[in-house]
Amino acid sequence: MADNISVLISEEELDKRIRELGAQISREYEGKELHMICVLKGGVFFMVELAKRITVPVSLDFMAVSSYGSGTVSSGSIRIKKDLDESIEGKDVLIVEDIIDSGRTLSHLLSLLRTRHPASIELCTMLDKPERREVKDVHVRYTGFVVPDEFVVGYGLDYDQKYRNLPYIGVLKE
Ligand SMILES: O=P(O)(O)OC[C@H]1O[C@H](OP(=O)(O)OP(=O)(O)O)[C@H](O)[C@@H]1O
Ligand SMILES: Nc1nc2[nH]cnc2c(=O)[nH]1
Repeated sequence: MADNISVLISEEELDKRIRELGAQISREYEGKELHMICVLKGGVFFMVELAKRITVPVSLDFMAVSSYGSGTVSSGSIRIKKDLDESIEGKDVLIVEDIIDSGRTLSHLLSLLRTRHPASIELCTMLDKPERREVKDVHVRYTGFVVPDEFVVGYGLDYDQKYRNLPYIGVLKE
């Protein structure tokens, strides 16, 4: 384990919760196909593990949106760095994120993707930091864990591009 990091959510807890979410999503989308959209880069680790636990047919696409740069506080501005490869028209879409903080990223993404006429669109986030929410119109259907207002790293989440590969969620020690 990295010396400067304290564990907030262990690998075992993450694994258990992702299995539960996978089972729930599989039940709720029974008889349908699910089009999962991962928000890069942080969402990749969670999306891969979650997709493995879903039993309905799944297709995947990726989108890159920038909001933070190298700092730890939202700049409030969002830019699409990579758009989807495929149309989402008529598809049951699940947006998969690593974390919702201010909610600006997802609010912006949702309004954009709704204009493309998916059959349905829902959100799944590994972590939710509700204390920091600035945007009220983001309804999250599936949440892994609610976390306190601390800057977390690991399992896809970075600090200046580092720590994404930690298999647990941790908090940087001062
Ligand atoms: O709710 P918000 O305040 O908008 O914050 C959430 C967003 O911030 C992080 O992305 P980041 O911009 O750090 O990109 P990354 O996944 O490539 O690290 C995270 O992956 C979300 O996309
Ligand atoms: N790594 C990381 N990225 C974030 N983006 C929004 N909140 C966070 C956080 O707590 N950690």
